[in-house]
Amino acid sequence: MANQSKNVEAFVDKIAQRNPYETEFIQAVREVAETIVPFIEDHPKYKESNVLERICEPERVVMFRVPWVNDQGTIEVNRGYRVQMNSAIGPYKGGLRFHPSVNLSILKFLAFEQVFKNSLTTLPLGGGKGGSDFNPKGKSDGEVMRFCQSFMTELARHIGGFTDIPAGDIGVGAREIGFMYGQYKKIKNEFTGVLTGKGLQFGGSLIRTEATGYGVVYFSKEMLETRGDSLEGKICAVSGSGNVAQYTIEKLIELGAKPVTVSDSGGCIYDKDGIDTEKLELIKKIKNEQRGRISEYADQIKGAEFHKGVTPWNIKVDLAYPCATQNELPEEDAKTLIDNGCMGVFEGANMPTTDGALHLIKENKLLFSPGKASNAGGVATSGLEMSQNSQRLYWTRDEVDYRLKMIMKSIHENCVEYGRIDDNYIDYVKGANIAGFVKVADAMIAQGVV
Ligand SMILES: NC(=O)C1=CN([C@@H]2O[C@H](COP(=O)(O)OP(=O)(O)OC[C@H]3O[C@@H](n4cnc5c(N)ncnc54)[C@H](OP(=O)(O)O)[C@@H]3O)[C@@H](O)[C@H]2O)C=CC1
Ligand SMILES: O=C(O)CCC(=O)C(=O)O
Repeated sequence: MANQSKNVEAFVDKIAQRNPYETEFIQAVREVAETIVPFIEDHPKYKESNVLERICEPERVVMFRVPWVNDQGTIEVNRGYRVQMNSAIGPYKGGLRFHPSVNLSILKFLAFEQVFKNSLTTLPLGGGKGGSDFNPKGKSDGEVMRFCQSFMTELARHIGGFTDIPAGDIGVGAREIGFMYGQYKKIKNEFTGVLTGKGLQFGGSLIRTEATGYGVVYFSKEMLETRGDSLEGKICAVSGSGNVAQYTIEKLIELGAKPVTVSDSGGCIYDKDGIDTEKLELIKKIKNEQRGRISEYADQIKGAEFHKGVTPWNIKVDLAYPCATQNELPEEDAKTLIDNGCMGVFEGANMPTTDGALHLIKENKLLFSPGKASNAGGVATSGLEMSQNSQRLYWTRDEVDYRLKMIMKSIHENCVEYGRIDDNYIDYVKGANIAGFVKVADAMIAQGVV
């Protein structure tokens, strides 16, 4: 045991030395190393091929200038990135994030997670991630369009339907994907499925918008069933109020649970009566159409409270779904959730749980799913969008939803296979890491030292 943790520390130290100051990336590597380093010790072929260290180094990182003109006629400059992390099992695939906090460390952690996640989907997808420190908040549609066009003017050189297929993430939704697709098409003079999350009129797939949130709930349902339990009547805390949060709430309502919170970077809404379908429509209107603040919900819904500057984790709930951003659930909040009798934490966001919180949750044997497993429904449905584009076909809503459900079920089975500790506990972090790793590592070994 002591030897194992020494090996983990030695591995993480090496990566940290090569990537100084990349806090989030090192956090993501550590989380993987804690389960993969001991696994490698028992499987020498992975050690001899030094495959984990190779997976930690991006195949390529592109950084570029994104100049654009604001509504006042002033020229602004942002920085654009694409991290092409791993293409062993398929073309690079992963979202683009537009948020002022974006930096190389954040995009490398996201790209690294994406490699394991995409492997878990059962589809032939490599891993990548990109974005910019551009802040779409408060910008006009014209400004967002000019930014997206400038961003794509450079990005177009590095992507392609068989090379790298970006999609949305924080700050990148249907509007931004539309603008970027238009620019790509203009530059390349071709109509290809080079982005996913496209509008339904130009190659998008039904259910892609809903897929990440729906998938998280399908996955949590599978997990509850391992304990003979269900979602029926469960009080749920959901954080965020963007794409993932909205469709997590939608599916929770449909399956009989009672979501009572939503949030944004301004604070948290607590609606003790529960968020129903009608109230969810209001959230969608505030966030997707008016691009407003979640505090406006409390102005319109009787009995709902807005708590400025706080997260939803101090509310007494049965289940927690962090769906906003990385490290939004720290150790002290995990303790509050546990003290309040919470039974499970299911990550909708990427790495929303800090390292300390994760260990506490596992020690207390709560159900816990890492984002790379439970939020994989989004990228999986992007994979289904790519399949439809290649076939020049559109599948029905039911067909895509059925495939999504089957994929989430299969990811769950894989996590159980590699993560079962004993009759009473499944470590889904271990399960997801090993299942994701084995497929990529075997492909890399078969392809030689590349
Ligand atoms: N979209 C997808 O298909 C997938 C997304 N994910 C992950 O899910 C998470 C949410 O993404 P998505 O819903 O698409 O993004 P959106 O941009 O649609 O929504 C993001 C939400 O998170 C909130 N948020 C962002 N930063 C913070 C912060 N520092 N503190 C509190 N709240 C914050 C935003 O609030 P505000 O409006 O105030 O900024 C907003 O409510 C991300 O971690 C993303 O990587 C994972 C898999 C697929
Ligand atoms: O749909 C995709 O390609 C990417 C989704 C994504 O960025 C993610 O899974 O974090």
